[in-house]
Amino acid sequence: MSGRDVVLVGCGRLGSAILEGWLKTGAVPPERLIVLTPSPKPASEMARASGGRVNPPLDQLASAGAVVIAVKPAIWRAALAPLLPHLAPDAVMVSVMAGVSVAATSEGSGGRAVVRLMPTTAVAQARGVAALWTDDANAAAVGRALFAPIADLVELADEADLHAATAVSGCAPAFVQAFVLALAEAGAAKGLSLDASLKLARGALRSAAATAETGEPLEALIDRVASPGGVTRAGLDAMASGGVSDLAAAAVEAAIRRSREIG
Ligand SMILES: NC(=O)C1=CN([C@@H]2O[C@H](COP(=O)(O)OP(=O)(O)OC[C@H]3O[C@@H](n4cnc5c(N)ncnc54)[C@H](OP(=O)(O)O)[C@@H]3O)[C@@H](O)[C@H]2O)C=CC1
Ligand SMILES: O=C(O)[C@@H]1CCC=N1
Repeated sequence: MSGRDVVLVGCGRLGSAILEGWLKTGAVPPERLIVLTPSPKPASEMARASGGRVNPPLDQLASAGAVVIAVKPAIWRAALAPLLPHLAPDAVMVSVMAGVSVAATSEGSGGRAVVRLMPTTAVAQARGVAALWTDDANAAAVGRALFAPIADLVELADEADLHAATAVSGCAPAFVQAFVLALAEAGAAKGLSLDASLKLARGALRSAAATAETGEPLEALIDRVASPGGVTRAGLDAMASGGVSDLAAAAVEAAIRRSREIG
């Protein structure tokens, strides 16, 4: 893939985040970037200003070594169809779509090799995490080259694991943020102004993320905050008896079910 162009199909929430990450890190030099987007987006305009091509004539796709599919699972076939006649037979399809299998993606892209990734939108800050699966060694190398600079990669042993990986990575920032919002609202219900409570809760989220980045086990991090017999332990016990594990399991189960339906 070295030296070949990279096509990004879709510049929505995740496509823009990927593009921002590449521009920030230089993982894909702007002059090698081709962005296909029905409407201009801040990230696509940033790519254009840096020398990337936005919606160029489709014959420019001939030199692409990779095509990142970042559109909704419901429309990917229609989005890809007009591009296929212009792509080299060895262009690797890089799918970040939830639910859509390698076999279906390959079948819908003229039998080309496919790698699937499930990233978080923190790829924009080059601090994402992404699960990766493929059955093709060259496609794996392409997926790593594009995403290792913007995310920690977790390579899965089995494609079926991508459903659970989607729940625990792609979706999970929203699950964590929903919990933090609920904490802030609970603080406000106990007399804090909502502004103050939100600021404290967001700071707690940032603090949790910063300590988690040390790589220490989560149990050790929890123990460092929770003094025996102290205030945190009382809250953690209330969370356990309120079913926090069941709640997490329900969120993961529902996300897996939806991911399977989409596929
Ligand atoms: N959001 C997330 O956190 C994550 C998303 N994903 C996956 O990423 C994919 C995109 O999701 P998300 O970014 O949230 O969705 P968005 O709806 O935000 O983005 C999809 C984009 O596709 C564009 N689009 C529509 N038709 C075409 C076309 N023919 N050619 C090029 N672009 C087109 C739309 O353009 P326009 O805006 O101009 O209509 C839109 O901006 C999904 O498959 C999802 O499963 C995976 C992990 C995380
Ligand atoms: O909600 C979704 O369908 C996508 C997939 C993972 C995160 N966002």
